Amino acid sequence: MITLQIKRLHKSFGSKMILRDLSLEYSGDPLGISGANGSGKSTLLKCMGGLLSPTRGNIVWTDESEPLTKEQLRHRLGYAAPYINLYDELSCLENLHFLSAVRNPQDKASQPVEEWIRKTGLRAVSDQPYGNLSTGQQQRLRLAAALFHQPDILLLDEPGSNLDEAGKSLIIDISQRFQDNPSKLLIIASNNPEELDLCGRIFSVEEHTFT
Ligand SMILES: Nc1ncnc2c1ncn2[C@@H]1O[C@H](COP(=O)(O)OP(=O)(O)OP(=O)(O)O)[C@@H](O)[C@H]1O
Repeated sequence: MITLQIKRLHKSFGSKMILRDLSLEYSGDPLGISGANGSGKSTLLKCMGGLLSPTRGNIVWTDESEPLTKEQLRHRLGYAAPYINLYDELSCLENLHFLSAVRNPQDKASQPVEEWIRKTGLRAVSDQPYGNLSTGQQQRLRLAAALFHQPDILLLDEPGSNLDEAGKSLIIDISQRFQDNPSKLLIIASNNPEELDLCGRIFSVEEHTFT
């Protein structure tokens, strides 16, 4: 079972403190991170995913009580967010093939990237450059890029943004898969109630409380 432990996390940008003395321990059902615009949801997710270093405090991911190293976390983590971009000039398929080549050989669980192009409904545009896709299609490819290596930990920041109904069903499907698999953990940062409804528990980044 994957567990996230955050102890006394502080995160500042210059003199601006965004996260102050935040602690939590969590494993189990998908976890939602809620909070108003600018409250620090993305900052918290970036710290969880190793994109940002805490100013103070620490974040430890464990599997069956064994702490994951940075390298293990990199291989077992998927992360999709509006600020994680792919290569504009590469096609959908080329982007995924590139990521697959960078990730292998450690990621034995990786599924063929073509399968993820199909699952995310991008077959018709698979040869189009990422930069030429619509914002919703780009979001679908970001999801495919976060998922093809079958991560045990999945961090999604506002996953439904710009997605149509079929795209939103994809998010529901993804959350269901994580819900059904106790050895995996999904965390969704969002202020969209529909997305937070997909989560078993919700952590307020403002109140530091679970509901
Ligand atoms: N690199 C940075 N440098 C300076 N300030 C930053 C940086 N990144 C984020 N911030 C500030 O931190 C605060 C929290 O931003 P963050 O993106 O984490 O909020 P959020 O809760 O995800 O917001 P939203 O709901 O609008 O996406 C904001 O005031 C933002 O301006």
